[in-house]
Amino acid sequence: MSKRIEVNNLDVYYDKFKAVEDVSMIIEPRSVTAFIGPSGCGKSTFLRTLNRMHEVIPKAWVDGEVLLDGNNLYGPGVDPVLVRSQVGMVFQRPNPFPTMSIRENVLAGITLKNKRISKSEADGIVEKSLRGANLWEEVKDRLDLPGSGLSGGQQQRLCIARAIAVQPDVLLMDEPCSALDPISTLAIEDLIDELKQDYTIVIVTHNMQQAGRVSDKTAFFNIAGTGKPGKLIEYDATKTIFENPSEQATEDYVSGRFG
Ligand SMILES: Nc1ncnc2c1ncn2[C@@H]1O[C@H](COP(=O)(O)OP(=O)(O)OP(=O)(O)O)[C@@H](O)[C@H]1O
Repeated sequence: MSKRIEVNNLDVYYDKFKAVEDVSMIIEPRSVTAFIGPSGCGKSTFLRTLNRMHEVIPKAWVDGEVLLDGNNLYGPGVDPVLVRSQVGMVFQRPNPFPTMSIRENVLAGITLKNKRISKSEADGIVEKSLRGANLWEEVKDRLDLPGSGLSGGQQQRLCIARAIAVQPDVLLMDEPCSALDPISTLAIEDLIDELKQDYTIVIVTHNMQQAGRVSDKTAFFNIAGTGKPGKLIEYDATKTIFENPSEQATEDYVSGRFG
């Protein structure tokens, strides 16, 4: 549970287009790291390379290394499906499987892996995951109703429950609150704060107040112009990035002067 991520000289391409250039960074376990930067600078692209999710996009490829507790995710013979169960992902729009019940949604990652489990084991996983996602009390009496019947914020917490049910080491979140109202957003932010006891968390956010509230460290990415690759400009403690950054571009961005 909760592993260290080390990225060494990572470039990300869509066919011949280099979208992200030469990123190196270390993300410590049991911490929250926020990725911020203007639209198109490659935050989501880079995030997806941390669990090989970019490989579902035709012609997307990487050059470089991503190590999880020292093991290269891109090493020969490493199974991307296994990588994605160690490094879970929560997306911008809550995406519970619409035809599945709340219970089936939580168990979806486990049943996809063809893992046979007993009814009582499944019940335990469902309760533990929903409790972990702060959703249990709200849904415990309707586990067999469709997940799509929940509110947006509840659906996002259901997706978090689904992600943690497979006991990952890392949770990647790509703008997990952008489709949510302020109350649901705060519920997810509180949850992120609790989850960091057990997981390494990386979150892409456009909301600087959110980065300030939830993250221990912040990475600022930027792009020099259209067609140019995104780059990691500065990576430091969140307080330093917001109050005393080293780079002028970071200061301009966090103070709202561009982006
Ligand atoms: N599937 C794709 N195929 C080709 N190019 C892509 C694809 N997805 C993203 N890109 C390009 O890669 C670059 C980085 O995009 P990305 O979505 O990672 O940026 P971002 O910083 O997450 O932006 P935003 O904040 O708007 O979500 C952009 O030039 C984008 O057009």
